[in-house]
Amino acid sequence: MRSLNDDPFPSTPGKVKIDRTRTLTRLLYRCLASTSSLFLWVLFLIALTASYLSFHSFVDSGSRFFTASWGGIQWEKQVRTSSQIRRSGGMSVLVTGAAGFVGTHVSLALQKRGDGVVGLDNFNNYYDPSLKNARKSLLNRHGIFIIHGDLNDARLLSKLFDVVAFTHVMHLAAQAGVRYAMENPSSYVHSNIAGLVNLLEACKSANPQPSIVWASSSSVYGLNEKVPFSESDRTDQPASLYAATKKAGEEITHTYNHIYGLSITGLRFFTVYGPWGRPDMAYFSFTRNILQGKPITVYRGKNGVDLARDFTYIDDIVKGCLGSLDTSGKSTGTGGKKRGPAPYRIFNLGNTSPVTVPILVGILERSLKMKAKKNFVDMPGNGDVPFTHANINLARRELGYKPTTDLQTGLKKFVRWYLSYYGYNHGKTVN
Ligand SMILES: O=C(O)[C@H]1O[C@H](OP(=O)(O)OP(=O)(O)OC[C@H]2O[C@@H](n3ccc(=O)[nH]c3=O)[C@H](O)[C@@H]2O)[C@H](O)[C@@H](O)[C@H]1O
Repeated sequence: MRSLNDDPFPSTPGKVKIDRTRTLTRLLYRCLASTSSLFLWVLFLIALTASYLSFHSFVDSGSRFFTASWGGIQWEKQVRTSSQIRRSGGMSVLVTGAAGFVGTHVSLALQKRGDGVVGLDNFNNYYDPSLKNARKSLLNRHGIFIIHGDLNDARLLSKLFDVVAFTHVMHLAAQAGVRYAMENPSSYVHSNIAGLVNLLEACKSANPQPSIVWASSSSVYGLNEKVPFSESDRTDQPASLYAATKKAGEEITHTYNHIYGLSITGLRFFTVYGPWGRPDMAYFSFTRNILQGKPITVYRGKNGVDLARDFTYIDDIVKGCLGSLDTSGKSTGTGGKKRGPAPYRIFNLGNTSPVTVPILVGILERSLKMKAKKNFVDMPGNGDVPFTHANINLARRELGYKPTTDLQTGLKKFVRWYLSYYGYNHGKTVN
């Protein structure tokens, strides 16, 4: 018996007599059979495509849950709780760079006086992330929630402003360090330019718009030689890419103030130091090396002149930051549109008494009761400036800023913290 699949046609046409009716029926039958199998195939393919697309969209929409630690009901609850204001007339502040040196201290001070604080930090590995994690644990212990995320994540920022009507943003997240800019220039563009613009975009669209206080830098004075440095001095001669990105930040924030009515305060920090500080900075790395018996490199300027910095203690900087938040005035825009002029301010936050690097080393030697092995070398042309010196009259007048900690007192506090955190034998090889 021939099966339905048997070919009714001979390979050589004309050799058999064709039963036309039967053949036509068979043809029709076969046609129907192949159409239905084709139909089944099409159905199968549609189902396959649909399931692929829905899986893809699930992975895509859920990707932030796989790759980032934000989102979800529990997360929103933590953000809201952390942002709650606990004093009358208080503020709810988004602190970027909250696991950084200045960010940690400012967050704690805000929380202590009853303001709501939510932290954001990308925990990058510019320096030992374990120090950032330790700072985070400290903040968590004080009830401050820290989000692990990047300034460049527009969806995260927009979500944050949906969840909380922040009154203020304290923007401290940045790629810091003057000399590292030659090694990794794009990280400065990523954080200090692109990240800043992304944050400002989120702030401009937020309703209500927050007031913004952010960290500029003394480095914007660059090759300026007029001392002490005043806010009105020229800042168009940066000596490093770091300085150039901070200067660009001042121009960019001005634009957002002008177009969208965002209240902006830029703070030019002068070489901030203290407990929980940054391991890449000289006072920190010198301490580590002295304790480990390793040599330190001390740069010298032209003709062997000592370099000097207006080193500023962290507690004084924190007071300047809080004073800036308290006096920032409101942003005026809504729905991304300016409704009137908003404050645009820039302040020096320094100590007004520069100290040379060899004197800094001497103070550390006395605090640690150990001698440093010093190598003096000419300052390499890598972005350093010979000295900094702040005129703080404006901050004193407008913010009530008044630094009270001299370098000797501040370094003693730093050394005490360093020894309690790392111990005396930190990094020493035990024989
Ligand atoms: O105010 C700022 O806006 C900047 O301050 C800080 O920069 P700086 O003032 O350059 O601090 P820091 O590196 O501690 O060097 C201090 C001194 O030690 C000298 N120095 C440094 C390293 C070394 O190995 N040897 C040395 O002599 C060095 O030549 C200098 O004279 C921040 O890092 C920066 O992020 C930014 O915030």
